[in-house]
Amino acid sequence: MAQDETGRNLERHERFRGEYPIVVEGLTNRFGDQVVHEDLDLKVRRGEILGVVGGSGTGKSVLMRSIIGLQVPAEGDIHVFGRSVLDTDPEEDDGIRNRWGVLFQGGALFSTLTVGENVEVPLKQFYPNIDPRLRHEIARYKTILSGLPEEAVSKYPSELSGGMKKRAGLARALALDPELLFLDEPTAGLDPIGAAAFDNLTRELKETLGLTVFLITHDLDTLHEICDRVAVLADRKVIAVDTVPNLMELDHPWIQEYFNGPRGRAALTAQALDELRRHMDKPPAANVVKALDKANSKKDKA
Ligand SMILES: Nc1ncnc2c1ncn2[C@@H]1O[C@H](COP(=O)(O)OP(=O)(O)OP(=O)(O)O)[C@@H](O)[C@H]1O
Repeated sequence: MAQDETGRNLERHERFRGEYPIVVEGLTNRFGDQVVHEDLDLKVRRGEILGVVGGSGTGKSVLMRSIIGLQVPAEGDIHVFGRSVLDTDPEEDDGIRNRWGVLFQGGALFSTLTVGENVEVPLKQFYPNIDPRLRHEIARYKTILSGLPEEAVSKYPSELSGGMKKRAGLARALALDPELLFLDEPTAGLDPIGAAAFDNLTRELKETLGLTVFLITHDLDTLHEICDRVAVLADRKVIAVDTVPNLMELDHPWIQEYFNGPRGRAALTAQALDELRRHMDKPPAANVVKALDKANSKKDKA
């Protein structure tokens, strides 16, 4: 079972109240001679969207797979909800595994199952005795919650666009009402409008369902728009975890190139404009405009 910060087992209806639902300590992963992680530490705060970035091959997906128990590390320990994932049999321990949902790169949907049937897979696995009518109803609800039309429930993955497949994968990840959501490059391959819509959905779900989100991405807009903090993987470690503005101050060549390069600056400008538009009609912005008008009219009179 998952545990609270004092080591007490949590009942299924209880949510984790500790500060860090994910704690990675001294993680080392190797494939033959290749060392992907070495003595890597990371703590993910409850209720945050943590973006995970790093150059290609720096081990973002391997880190995620280690946390969800699909990759056994050479060294180190990983605690999820206060419990070591290395001590648990991933096939048997329901107490942790049914408290997270995963959207793998590309969606990883079963092509021979409809969207609804895909969403039902984890429900059947973890709650085999659930009434089939209730299971269909939960799958339908999760599909709609993920922003798909109701008709999508009976469609096969081959009948869906790339963006719809991602949403179907998200519906499956949400099937068990998880507290933790893992997203591996959710906006890769989406057009900018589809990517922005997916970002908004992620933010809304985090806020309404109280999720903690571990989000691997290369998408600078996503980092600026929805991530509370960002962890940077380089040199086999997490070299920094901070807000984007704070990371931009750091004097590391990859961080500077990534956030302050032309694409990073374009994303920042887009976010600033977006923010301005969002607040255009709200009091702070309106007050600034009023104050400026007042100051200008005084200047004119003088
Ligand atoms: N099962 C495996 N066997 C051997 N090597 C692996 C395995 N899984 C990952 N690797 C290697 O580990 C390194 C990190 O892979 P990973 O997929 O985590 O990178 P990433 O940071 O997610 O990259 P990208 O941004 O390109 O998706 C790569 O060099 C990869 O080839």
